[in-house]
Amino acid sequence: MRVHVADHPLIAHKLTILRDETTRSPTFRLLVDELVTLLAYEATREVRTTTVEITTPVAPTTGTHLASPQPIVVPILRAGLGMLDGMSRLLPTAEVGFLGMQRDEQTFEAITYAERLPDDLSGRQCYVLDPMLATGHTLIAAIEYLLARGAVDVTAICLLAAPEGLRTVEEAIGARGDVTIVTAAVDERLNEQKYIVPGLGDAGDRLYGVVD
Ligand SMILES: O=P(O)(O)OC[C@H]1O[C@H](OP(=O)(O)OP(=O)(O)O)[C@H](O)[C@@H]1O
Ligand SMILES: O=c1cc[nH]c(=O)[nH]1
Ligand SMILES: [Mg+2]
Repeated sequence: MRVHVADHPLIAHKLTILRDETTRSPTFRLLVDELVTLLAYEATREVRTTTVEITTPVAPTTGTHLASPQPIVVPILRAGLGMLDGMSRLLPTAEVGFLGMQRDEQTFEAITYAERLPDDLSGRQCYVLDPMLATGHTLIAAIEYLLARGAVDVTAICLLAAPEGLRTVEEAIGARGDVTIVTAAVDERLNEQKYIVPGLGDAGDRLYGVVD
């Protein structure tokens, strides 16, 4: 498993405003959208391409197109949905599949409550979107789901990751799949409620409001 921490002053600036508890939902959504586009630039470095022959107004030349089949982008509901527009802007021809997952706040296990993805992901590159990698249980469940359907490589784009969660994902997935995690920062630790410290709180609530 590879972990890439995107180290860029614009990412650090936007992330700091995102973390601030006084930042309200409209600004929070805008910043998530901007951050995912910056992270996606890094995360798609190894997207599969093919060469094509085209003619410019001046001369024939060889260029690059995304290879078929196109990658699949998988936002994990609810909070990952806030990252979809920013990702789609960069990869407008990618297919989109959905995984609805919620962390049980007593056991910290991931519960899958919805899925809408092609059954056969053989040979497909998958980009999972979820802003928070805390215990790692949600991401493990998502990666296992995609690998079981034949995905060849999975790149997860997270805004924040906890060191404990990264270790847990590494232990669970190991060499079973080609997995990359791209994140804007690896924070200090998890607290007793398994929230990322310093983190940004509950990403879903900050994007969309508190639900019971
Ligand atoms: O690494 P983990 O410990 O599994 O936690 C991370 C998960 O928790 C949050 O989702 P949440 O369960 O709050 O659902 P929501 O997006 O609907 O708010 C977050 O968006 C991740 O999916
Ligand atoms: O810090 C955390 C941990 C899990 N889910 C969140 O939204 N935030
Ligand atoms: Mg939540």
